Amino acid sequence: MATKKTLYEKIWDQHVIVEEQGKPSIIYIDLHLIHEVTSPQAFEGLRLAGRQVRRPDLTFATMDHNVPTKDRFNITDPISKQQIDTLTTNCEEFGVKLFDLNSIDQGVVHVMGPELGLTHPGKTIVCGDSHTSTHGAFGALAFGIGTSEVEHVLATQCLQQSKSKTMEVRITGEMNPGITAKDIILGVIAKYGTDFATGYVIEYTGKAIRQLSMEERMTVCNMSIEAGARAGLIAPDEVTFEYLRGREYAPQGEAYEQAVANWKQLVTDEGAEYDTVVELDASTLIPQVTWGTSPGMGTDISNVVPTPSEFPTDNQRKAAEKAIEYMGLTPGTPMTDIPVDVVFIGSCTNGRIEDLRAAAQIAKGYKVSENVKAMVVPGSGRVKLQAEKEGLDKIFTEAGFEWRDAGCSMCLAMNPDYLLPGERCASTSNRNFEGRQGRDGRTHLVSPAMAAAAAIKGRFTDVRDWELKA
Ligand SMILES: CC(C)[C@H](C(=O)O)[C@@H](O)C(=O)O
Ligand code: SF4
Repeated sequence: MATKKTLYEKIWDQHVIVEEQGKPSIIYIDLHLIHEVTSPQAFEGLRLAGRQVRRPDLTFATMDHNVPTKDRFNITDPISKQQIDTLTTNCEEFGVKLFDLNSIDQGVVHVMGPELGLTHPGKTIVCGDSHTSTHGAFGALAFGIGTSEVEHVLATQCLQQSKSKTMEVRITGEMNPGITAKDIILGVIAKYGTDFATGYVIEYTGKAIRQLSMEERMTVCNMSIEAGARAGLIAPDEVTFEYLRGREYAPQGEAYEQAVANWKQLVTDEGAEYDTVVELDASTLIPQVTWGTSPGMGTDISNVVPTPSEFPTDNQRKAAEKAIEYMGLTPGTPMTDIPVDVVFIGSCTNGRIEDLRAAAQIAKGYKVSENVKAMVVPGSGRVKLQAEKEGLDKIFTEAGFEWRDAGCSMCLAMNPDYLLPGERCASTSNRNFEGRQGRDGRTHLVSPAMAAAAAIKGRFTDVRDWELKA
């Protein structure tokens, strides 16, 4: 009988070109996504070596990090402008398809790829960006690479890579109303820490995962990297196949049916063993909010800011003390008493249409607190268009949210959207490190519904108690 394999091992085996004991392997890359921040030196390297892009047909580019989301063609920062212009020139020169600021498909690279149907089960996908793990939601082996690796993939369509260990993150039970995919992943990281998956590729399994939509699965896989994992995977199923059906770059007609038949093989075999297994019961989850400066420093909305002395290890006590000081919080304060100045709804974690629908549902008929500056930034031009078709933009603007263009925006302070020193933000993004959203800015990670509710109340609030207006 054939050996039983995990999903990761199956994809790995299908892509290994050279495998030698004690050395990294060489694997084939099916899809290479590119953005303006990590590609300029890679293209420059090709140019200096007189090389071409090996497979321009497997390479797709967009601009996201530096794009202003208000007045997008007016890029005043010289470095941002240079990165954007350089990407345009490089894509022209090397024949790479670019979704630029004139394209409806421009957007955060990890929103764009799946939306266009470029992301398929079983593919190996790389991008010079850590949140490439997002694409694992389709059962693709997707991970971030560095700029020199971007150059290597451009030149050869291959990558040196060591095989990872496998970890099953089993999400049992069912989520209660008001709980979202963001709460699952924040809950996992709060429980197990930001490095429990270092050296592993995670496969998320269990009933709660099976019940998620594709967009929710992307939210979970997106933050795998915040648990230290190389990548996160979810085995494809009918939800995946339905999502991909008819998308521009998905196989069409007969080829689609054939692809689905192949994709159905992409599951972990019954009896295959993971190197490690961890579990979380989704039915125990409560809306999550981070209080500190790492995604693992999170807690239930019904809880209080922790007291550092209560942490078990010296390192944790010190880290908590430092984080609480940076965040300007006081131990014992109920999370629902923390006021916010800014609300950011967007990013590759939560900038898709379902996220905007969830936020709009909360915001409908309410007004943003007068002390809060709130913005909604669609993950892509297509998300924006769809939201406008559904009238979500009206709900947001009537409530007092700003309605922006697609880009990374306030997820990271690389464009005109950033926090001022001391400002406190409820953010649907994935990182809350010191200075992440602006120097001395304070970030609390939450779900889109929780962010919208915070915008209206002017402080964190439990969405489970929210009164929806028709
Ligand atoms: C700028 C880019 C390289 C970076 C990443 O790799 O993740 C960014 O997207 C981020 O989220 O911090
Ligand atoms: S939205 Fe944020 S996390 Fe995602 S790619 Fe952009 S900067 Fe990185």
